[in-house]
Amino acid sequence: MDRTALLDQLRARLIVSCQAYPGEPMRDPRTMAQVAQAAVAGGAAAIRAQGEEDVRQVSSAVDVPVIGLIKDGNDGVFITPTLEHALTVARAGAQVVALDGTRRPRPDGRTLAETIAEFRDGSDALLMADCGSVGDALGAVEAGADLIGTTLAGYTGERPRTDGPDLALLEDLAARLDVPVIAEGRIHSPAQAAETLAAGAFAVCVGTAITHPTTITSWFTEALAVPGTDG
Ligand SMILES: CC(=O)N[C@H](C=O)[C@@H](O)[C@H](O)[C@H](O)COP(=O)(O)O
Repeated sequence: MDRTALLDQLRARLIVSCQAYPGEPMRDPRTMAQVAQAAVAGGAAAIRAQGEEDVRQVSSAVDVPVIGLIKDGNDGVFITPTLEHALTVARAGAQVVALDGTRRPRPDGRTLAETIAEFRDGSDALLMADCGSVGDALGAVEAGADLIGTTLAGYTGERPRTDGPDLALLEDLAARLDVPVIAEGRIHSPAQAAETLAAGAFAVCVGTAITHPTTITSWFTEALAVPGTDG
């Protein structure tokens, strides 16, 4: 699929991130592929999936574009941190590879620009730079990213961790950038998803609020907890 066709499929649409974390009951590529199918049945225009085997199985299970990533660790640069990870994700079938788009040093010593340039030699997949600030996004556009995500806003120390999506960042990015900006991170309701489009997002990616039952359940149990008791 070429870049224009892929972007046309995503414009103003919902991307659903299907991820289970290490040690969790749903941490199984087959399960994630089924969750992805269920999301597509509900209208998801693309799926975001984590892990080489998840990307492979989700790509075979759905007929919408897959945004793939590999998480390595859980702090610092951990979202598709190296060129090798990015190429692995592309080979597993992702049409878009999401990678860390911050200005922090990367574990393989390459800059983001070097990573993107070398990736282009080995793959036609698009690259989504997961950013945490305006500075990251400007750097990622300069480095050649096809898409910018607000994925890391609130997780790198440069932006506050807002309760909902970081709408101020989105508005700023939408006003400054020609590259499509995907709203991602802490979008917990349909109304918030719509707000991100109004703030200038090109498309919206929702994970936890659709595909992470443990967290969703905890929202309910916490709302039911009676103050001053332990239940
Ligand atoms: C910061 C980080 O590690 N974000 C990850 C990136 O792939 C995922 O854990 C998130 O679930 C995803 O970004 C979607 O966000 P939310 O689950 O808030 O809708």
